[in-house]
Amino acid sequence: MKIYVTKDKKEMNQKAAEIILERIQEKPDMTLGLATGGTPEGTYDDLVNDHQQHGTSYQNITTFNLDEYVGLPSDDPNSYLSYMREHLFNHIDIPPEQTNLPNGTAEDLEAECDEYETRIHGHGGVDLQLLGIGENGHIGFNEPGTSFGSKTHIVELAESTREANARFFDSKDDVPTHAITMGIQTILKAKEIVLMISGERKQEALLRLLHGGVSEDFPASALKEHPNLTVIADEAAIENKSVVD
Ligand SMILES: O=P(O)(O)OC[C@H]1O[C@](O)(CO)[C@@H](O)[C@@H]1O
Repeated sequence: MKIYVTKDKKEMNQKAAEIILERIQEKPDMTLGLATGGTPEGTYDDLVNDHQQHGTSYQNITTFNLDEYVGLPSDDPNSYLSYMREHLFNHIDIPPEQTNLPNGTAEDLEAECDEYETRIHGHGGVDLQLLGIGENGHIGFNEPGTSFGSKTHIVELAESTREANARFFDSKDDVPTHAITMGIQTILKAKEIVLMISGERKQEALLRLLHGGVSEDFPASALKEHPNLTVIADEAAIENKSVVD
């Protein structure tokens, strides 16, 4: 596990963007696993600025997103597809058919999960998976108690997760109760993982990730066994210096 500590969220996002751009240089047809939420927004801004200023091409890049809410029309402003269009896809030259998210309005959600999982691995898997982390240690929408062997599946969102995400909705009642998410095994199959952790609210999660055991009640602990994990944490996420020593 490599750990970078940055002075603030901006620097954390820049570091993650730097790593992604290095990988795109090395492999212009790479497959990127993408996350949503507040944490990666700055990284997507940096990738867009780099594309506009330096012309990094996404023509041969493929993306797979971690998760999508169930029941939100894809054009709903709070769908993760809308988030990705707003923060990244509409501002770079990636062909839309090379971007992939689970379809949260599929007739048969179970079949959708199986198809998404097959599509990821049929494509050759994810080269670099970008991740955030929930306060309760969830990764994607894999809540505490999710099996480390889980594949893409439907989850019922924990109340704490719905509360944390309510800030993006008009009211908490508008937050969907279920989502489709890559499973923990799906995530662990990525060749490389970059996990960003920012802010005081994530101090407990960072502490537990670095110093806690590996247990299914803390989904992010599954990452400790990954051979190529980079954690980028800003100082606000670090309770005190000893956390990262
Ligand atoms: O980056 P945020 O907004 O703190 O969200 C943390 C995590 O929670 C989720 O948004 C799921 O609720 C994940 O996609 C994200 O990595």
